[in-house]
Amino acid sequence: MENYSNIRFLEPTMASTGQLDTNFVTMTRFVLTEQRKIPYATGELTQLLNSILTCVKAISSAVRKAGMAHLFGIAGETNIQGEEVKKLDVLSNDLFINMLRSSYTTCLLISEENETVIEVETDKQGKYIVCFDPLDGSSNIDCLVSIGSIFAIYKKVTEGAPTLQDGLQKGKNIVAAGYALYGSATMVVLSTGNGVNGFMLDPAIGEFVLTDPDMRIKPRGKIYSINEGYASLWDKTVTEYVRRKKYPESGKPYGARYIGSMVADVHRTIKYGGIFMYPATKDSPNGKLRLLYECNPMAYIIEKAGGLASTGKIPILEVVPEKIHQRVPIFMGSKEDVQEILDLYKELEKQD
Ligand SMILES: O=P(O)(O)OC[C@H]1O[C@](O)(COP(=O)(O)O)[C@@H](O)[C@@H]1O
Ligand SMILES: [Mg+2]
Ligand SMILES: [Mg+2]
Repeated sequence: MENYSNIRFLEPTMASTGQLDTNFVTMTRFVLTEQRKIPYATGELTQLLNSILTCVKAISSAVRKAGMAHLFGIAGETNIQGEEVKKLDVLSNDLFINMLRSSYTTCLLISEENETVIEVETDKQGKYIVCFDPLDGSSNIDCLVSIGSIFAIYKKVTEGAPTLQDGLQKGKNIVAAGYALYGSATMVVLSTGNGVNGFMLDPAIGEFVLTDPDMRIKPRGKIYSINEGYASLWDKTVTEYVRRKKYPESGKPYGARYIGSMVADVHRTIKYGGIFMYPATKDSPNGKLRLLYECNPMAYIIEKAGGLASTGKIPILEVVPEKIHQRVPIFMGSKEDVQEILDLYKELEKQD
């Protein structure tokens, strides 16, 4: 990694003196530097990531105004001016599709919001496939709780026109993945395979600036995160694991946190450590979260930050996708916390 130690990371433009820092690291600068290390790199990935950043900036701006839109007419309905207010998730999806299509770097797009794959027009095709959840945590929009966007980028593997096979690759083939979090600030967390880095949107200059270089997840945390409302539907391993977190034989119990936006729950897990779970339940044997555009990209980031991500049986990144909207159970976070539930699965299985 380039040595950025002489560069101030926080508040690039708004240093206490009010002076402009003239050497801050934008995400584009960072990615370009990374790309220069790869022989024969064409710059296409930088171009693709730049188009994703454009989407994120536009969504961030829409999210910040969503409270206002609410005053003038609930999203999806008609406002007092008689204009239709586009729902934030529809708007985010349109942005992703339009920006990625016109980036000349992609050939196939898979979105949570589209039933089938989207093939980019032949004259605009490039070598990348992007799987994305344009707006994650959409049930949190109206109450102004943090939401996000998630993406995973793959290279085309077949010759000629893109096929479904190009879109159904294992997570371990990911070339780059990341997420945007629209929280008290807007942040993009990205890995292009070599560590994980966080970039905060500086509204003063409209740029993503490196604020969290080389993010690492603690080996063990003190927080578990799961929707406890479904406790009666869990299997016995999850039930026993959560019981042990609440009533430990020694030491302090874990704290519980659950936002209900995967991006926000996983971001907290990366920053503070611990475990995030969305397990299988009696009525959803594969859990709720989707493999291609929720679990794989987040698992890739977690693993590149030194954590673990598993279905309970195999690593998320080893799951062979069979369909684009496939769901998988997920346990992800600090290595020791995730390993503990994986060991418990094995132990309780033996007893059966
Ligand atoms: O309400 P539940 O069942 O706990 O589900 C919460 C999960 O659902 C999701 O909101 C699904 O994402 P979408 O908003 O993209 O559909 C995740 O972000 C979150 O982890
Ligand atoms: Mg989602
Ligand atoms: Mg979504």
